[in-house]
Amino acid sequence: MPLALALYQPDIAQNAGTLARTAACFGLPLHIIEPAGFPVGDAGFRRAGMDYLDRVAIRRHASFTAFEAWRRAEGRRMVLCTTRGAVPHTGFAFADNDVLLLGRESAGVPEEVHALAQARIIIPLMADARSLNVAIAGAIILGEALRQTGGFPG
Ligand SMILES: C[S@@+](CC[C@H](N)C(=O)[O-])C[C@H]1O[C@@H](n2cnc3c(N)ncnc32)[C@H](O)[C@@H]1O
Repeated sequence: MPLALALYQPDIAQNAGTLARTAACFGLPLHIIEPAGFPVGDAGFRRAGMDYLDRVAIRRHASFTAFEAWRRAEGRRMVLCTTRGAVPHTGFAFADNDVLLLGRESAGVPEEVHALAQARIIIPLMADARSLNVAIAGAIILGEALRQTGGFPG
């Protein structure tokens, strides 16, 4: 089972489209936890995702509860990528069936999601830097996870 990417109530269609393209390039599924801040078929989402959207398995979950039901049924760990993470991403041992959960641009994830995650990882930044763009954070963490699990194509 390959790694999976998940977006918690994404606000910005272009970021979600960029991550959908990234998932397509590595043959990974993308999960979107609703409500998103943009409609299905948003022009910005399609522009950023381009024709890669035809090649990625995108699953929309109506709520976090529905996402959790899917995740538990698949037996995947929820690895939360968060600016409040305790473990640096390079010091975490990824498994090839982890789902990497990214928070929403405006507010990350709520406390209960934080508490349910099996791991909370952070990309260490300069002390005065608040956070990375969500698509950049996703790419950095996905790169490390793919490297560790031998998941890069070919
Ligand atoms: C713009 S940030 C959210 C900022 C929000 N105010 C917060 O502190 O959670 C959007 C998402 O990108 C990811 N992210 C950004 N910077 C990160 C970092 N340094 N380490 C891990 N994840 C990061 C997280 O998933 C975060 O929820």
